[in-house]
Amino acid sequence: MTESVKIAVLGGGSFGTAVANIAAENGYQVSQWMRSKAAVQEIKSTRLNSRYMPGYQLSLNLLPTTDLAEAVTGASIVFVSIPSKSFRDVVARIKPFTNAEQIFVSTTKGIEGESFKLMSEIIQDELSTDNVGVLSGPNLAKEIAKRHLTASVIASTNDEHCQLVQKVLGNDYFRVYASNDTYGVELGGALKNIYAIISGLAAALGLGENTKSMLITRSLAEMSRFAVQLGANPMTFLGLSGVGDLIVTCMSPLSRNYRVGFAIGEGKNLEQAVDELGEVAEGINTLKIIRDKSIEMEVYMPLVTGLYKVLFEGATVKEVARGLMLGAHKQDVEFILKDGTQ
Ligand SMILES: NC(=O)C1=CN([C@@H]2O[C@H](COP(=O)(O)OP(=O)(O)OC[C@H]3O[C@@H](n4cnc5c(N)ncnc54)[C@H](OP(=O)(O)O)[C@@H]3O)[C@@H](O)[C@H]2O)C=CC1
Ligand SMILES: O=C(CO)COP(=O)(O)O
Repeated sequence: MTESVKIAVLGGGSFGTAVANIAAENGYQVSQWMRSKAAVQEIKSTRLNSRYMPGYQLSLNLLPTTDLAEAVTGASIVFVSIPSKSFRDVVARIKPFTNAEQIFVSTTKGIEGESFKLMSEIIQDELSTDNVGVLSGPNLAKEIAKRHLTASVIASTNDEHCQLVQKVLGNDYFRVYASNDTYGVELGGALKNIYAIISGLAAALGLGENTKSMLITRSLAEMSRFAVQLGANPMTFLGLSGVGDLIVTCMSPLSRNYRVGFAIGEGKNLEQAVDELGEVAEGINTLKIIRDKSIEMEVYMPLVTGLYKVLFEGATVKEVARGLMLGAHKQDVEFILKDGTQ
């Protein structure tokens, strides 16, 4: 066992399990909290989490539990991998078991609707702590399970906290970079899910590689433009948690958001597409939130607006695509300008 550092992971889904197992394989004692007793039992007896990560053999250092107090008490780092809709609820419940030295790291790529808060801000609200970080990047859980070489970003304003997370998670297949732009890293992770839905839709419609490339590049322009208006550093969007995550999520059928878009492109309605998935696709909720926010902030986001029209207002992809292609002529790379309106 590596030192006596204890790690906690909240969430028994795909990414929570991937993060928990990386740290466990690195020799740390990892307490993974999940609400399903059956899943805890399965991991204890077979070392598998077959619903979310079939075939992924889990380290003996990973200790699953349904007891929040047991998971959180005494952990040096608490990773939170709970979908955004339930994130605040779960974080509020751990408060009695926390202490002032603990570091809390969100891995969740979503936004809270009514408050427009990111998950690290929810942790700050609920736990009254500044020991907060964000882990984000091109990190498909099922590829991590196969030990495909992967890189991620730990973002925090505290360099020592970044270094600790780099040490706990870094190994020969998982490399962790550090960033001080917590807001930009976290916002990028949430925004790219919207564009993955669009890319999945385009793929199902048989659109070509030129189209995919145009969509990804214009998505990067759009998400950077929005984030800069909110105070994020545009350079962050050229890193792993920005363009890196955008590329993987827009290109891979392993992405749940891409799969939702693909199913819609095949003619299914949104409800069918989400039901079939059986896992979280944060992009649907994020789309509604960002569409409203872009109107409020008067930020030009034609891809967000177009997808919203297709999913919620009955527009056809053809109509929306025609509008995008025939819009006023624009400059190419002015997307990071604060007043850019392309
Ligand atoms: N999967 C991936 O490749 C990556 C995912 N992420 C992000 O990580 C976050 C979590 O995703 P992921 O693990 O993949 O999601 P999954 O859909 O795979 O799993 C969600 C997990 O959260 C649990 N959960 C949901 N609601 C609650 C609740 N109210 N209380 C307790 N547990 C709850 C589920 O439990 P139950 O099974 O009991 O319903 C399940 O264990 C998302 O924001 C995602 O964007 C980030 C990087 C990569
Ligand atoms: O964030 C991810 C990869 O970095 C996973 O994306 P999905 O939630 O679309 O599966």
